[in-house]
Amino acid sequence: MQSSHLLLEEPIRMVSILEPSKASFFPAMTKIVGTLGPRSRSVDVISACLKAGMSVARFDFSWHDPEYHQETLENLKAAVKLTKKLCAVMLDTVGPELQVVNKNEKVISLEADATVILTPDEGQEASSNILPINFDGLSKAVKKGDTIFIGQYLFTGSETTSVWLEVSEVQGNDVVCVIKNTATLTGALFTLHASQIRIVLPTLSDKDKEVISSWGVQNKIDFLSLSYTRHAEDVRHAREFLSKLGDLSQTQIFAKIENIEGLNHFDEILQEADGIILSRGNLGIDLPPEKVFLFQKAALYKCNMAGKPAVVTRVVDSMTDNLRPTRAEATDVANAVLDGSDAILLGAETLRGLYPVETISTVGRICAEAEKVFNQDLYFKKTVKYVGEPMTHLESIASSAVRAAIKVKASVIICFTSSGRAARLIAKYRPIMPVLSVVIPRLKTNQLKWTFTGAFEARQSLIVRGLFPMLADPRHAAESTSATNESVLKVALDYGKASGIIKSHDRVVVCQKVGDASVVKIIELGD
Ligand SMILES: Nc1ncnc2c1ncn2[C@@H]1O[C@H](COP(=O)(O)OP(=O)(O)O)[C@@H](O)[C@H]1O
Ligand SMILES: C=C(OP(=O)(O)O)C(=O)O
Ligand SMILES: [K+]
Ligand SMILES: [Mg+2]
Repeated sequence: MQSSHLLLEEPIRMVSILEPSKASFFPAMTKIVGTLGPRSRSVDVISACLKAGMSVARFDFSWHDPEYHQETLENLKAAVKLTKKLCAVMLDTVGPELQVVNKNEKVISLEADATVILTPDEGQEASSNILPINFDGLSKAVKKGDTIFIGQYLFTGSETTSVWLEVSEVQGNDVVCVIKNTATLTGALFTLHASQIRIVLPTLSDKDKEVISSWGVQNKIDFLSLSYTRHAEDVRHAREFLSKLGDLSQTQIFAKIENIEGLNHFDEILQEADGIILSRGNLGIDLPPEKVFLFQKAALYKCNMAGKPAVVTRVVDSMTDNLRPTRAEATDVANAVLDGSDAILLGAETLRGLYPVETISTVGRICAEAEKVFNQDLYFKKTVKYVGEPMTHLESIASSAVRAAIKVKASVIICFTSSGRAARLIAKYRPIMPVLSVVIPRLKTNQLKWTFTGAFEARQSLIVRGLFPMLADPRHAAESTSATNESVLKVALDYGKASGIIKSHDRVVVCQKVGDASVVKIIELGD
């Protein structure tokens, strides 16, 4: 794809760093999840977000009501039609999130060394002296000396917009705290974080269940972002819940790791989940700062080796109010890509930030640059070694397809799939060229009616690094002959050509089944 491949492990000529990068059709192989909200809900803005590279829209139910999100989603659908860019839908649960409720949105000034009471009595009005919270178990969970952190959704930890409290006394259901820093809280909702305590609340709250079975079912959500996943059991429970909701049995579950309890059970959670969200906002508060990078690297490695998509959050907070990220943030985005993340999740930046579209394109450009210096060769060897022998047939085919594509400098890999499994396995080996995953619909029945599969599988690849889905015409159903396969391949090639990723005389690697055999074909195109 790129002519001069730079590797960080080799000396780089400094001037080459400044060479402009070639424009490519795909903004980046790394995917961008955008949280939609007040600043990103018109058809115009969403269309611009899609064009800038957002491929998954996150609807965070910690904010607003289902009607509000439905309006936004209708606009997203219109934008998808308009731009012809696919976009998957992610429902993010509230989960066991502790919140300070400030119904009247009064500005709350908190002075260092003064005291403030946290009370479960939600009837009270929030003020400098008393903060009502949505949880009546706090007084039982904390003890004198514990620290509590309160900030607006997507707080930065900035000294003036978030506040540290120290528990000085428990009085019945109330918790009396000493304020550690002077701060001014503005807005309707603040997250409350008590370090390293166990919150006895279910991971899927009743409100979450209600929203999933109504809004989720109505909109056939592609992903459930399971906030505060703490145990593998949380994922199993959510899966069981989804399995009874018709189409949602196909919804993928992304476990959000946002506290130490989730970190401790990471391995088991990864086994159960379809993907992981490294929720660095909350986890970053629970962890000592010097440990955050290590969690990120260790977790991404495990996700990569398991072949499950990993999403990194909270990369460019400062872009909520600024057109340019800080140098630390810009470097952080690139490092997330080098560490192996599949996608970057934007929260406040797109939800209530001033520059949602610019944020997406800036992050996309940084990702694309980092991908160019990603040491694919080293990564490939590491992955093959980790998988060991004997490999499953499909994994062997997938890794061979990636190797062949690199050896012959193919411009794209085309992978036929129905379940999405083969395409995901190819992506696991992190090819440097895009993978066109041609999803062939399968006819299925639930006793009542016959329908085609494929739509979920196609959209779910929109969160996997390097995968670009194309849903084949249902007339090319999976139980097809090699003749129809040839015609689907032609459609895929035409699509690649029309979109500019395939040119005349390019080589293309194709992964498909011929008869009973899975094969890797290398084809060279004519004019
Ligand atoms: N409809 C199809 N036509 C041709 N080859 C296919 C088709 N579906 C899957 N394959 C190929 O079959 C192999 C198994 O892939 P996998 O994704 O596990 O298939 P499925 O989705 O049918 O379970 C891969 O080599 C894949 O490229
Ligand atoms: C994305 C995060 O969580 P939230 O759902 O609160 O935005 C986070 O904690 O990084
Ligand atoms: K949430
Ligand atoms: Mg969070």
